[in-house]
Amino acid sequence: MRGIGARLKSIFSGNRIDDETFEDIEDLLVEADIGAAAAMETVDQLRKERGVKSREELVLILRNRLKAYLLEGELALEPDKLNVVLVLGVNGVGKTTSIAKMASLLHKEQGIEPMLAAGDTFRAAAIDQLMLHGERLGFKVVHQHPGADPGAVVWDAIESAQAKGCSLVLADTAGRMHNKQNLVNELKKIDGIVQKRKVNGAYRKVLVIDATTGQNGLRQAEIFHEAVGLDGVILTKFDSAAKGGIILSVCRNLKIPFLYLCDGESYDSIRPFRTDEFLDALLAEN
Ligand SMILES: Nc1nc2c(ncn2[C@@H]2O[C@H](COP(=O)(O)OP(=O)(O)OP(=O)(O)O)[C@@H](O)[C@H]2O)c(=O)[nH]1
Repeated sequence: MRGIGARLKSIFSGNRIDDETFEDIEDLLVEADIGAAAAMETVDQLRKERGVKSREELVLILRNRLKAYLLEGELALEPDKLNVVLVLGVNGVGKTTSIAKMASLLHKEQGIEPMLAAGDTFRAAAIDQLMLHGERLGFKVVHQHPGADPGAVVWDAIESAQAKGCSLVLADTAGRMHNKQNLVNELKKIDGIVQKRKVNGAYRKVLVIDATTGQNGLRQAEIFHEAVGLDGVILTKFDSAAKGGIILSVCRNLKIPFLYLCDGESYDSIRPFRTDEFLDALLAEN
């Protein structure tokens, strides 16, 4: 991702701060996907700042304003218990890849042997893809045939994890159905099944958003949050030209924390979301 710092610098050329400066900052923030409402709110706050003399001072105030929106979270799994993470998101955002990355990271950093559940039974290719990741990483994948009941797959995975003393089930889900209502109903059903199992560890519902989809990501988050209630978000394709302002938009509007940033296709291109690192990248002058 390329930061907005160079554009910010050019807005301030001459070091004069006037109405036009604020309008330009607002446009820049909207272009960076932070959303029109958040951009307007931020710039309104900037306008109220008295006695700002330099560009550096204004950028610092802007950074602090943006930081106030951001929420940084953890999966916070419970050790030695059975935890379930349901991974949600529309088609193609990078759900399956993110599951593999998370599995690999949690294994490396916390010694967890996750069990993967191929809950996207809507697409045969999604099952194959998860099985391939499982094979490459050496993790067991619970799966059924395409078209099988995803709730049954997740149920089996929990059962199998309990039997093997495994502490984490990472479950894939479908991102597309015949229509939105079908998808929402299906997700509610899977959620109900996990709730019914009453696992003794944490149960987290995590949404994957693709940075390149811009403000559409906020709409996706609203739909999934309303359907099952989200605990956190993973942003993928941060290696694209997208500025990732969608993070600010989702945090501000839905108060859901971001957990991870993904920036590539390899298993190790995932890292915990950190507000300062994100703001450094967003405001970078490169
Ligand atoms: N550059 C880049 N590509 C990514 C990233 N995450 C995923 N991808 C790619 O995005 C494409 C879609 O990823 P999938 O994991 O198949 O997405 P999905 O959400 O599971 O999609 P479906 O299986 O179609 O539902 C793949 O080509 C991934 O390699 C990322 O952080 N950066």
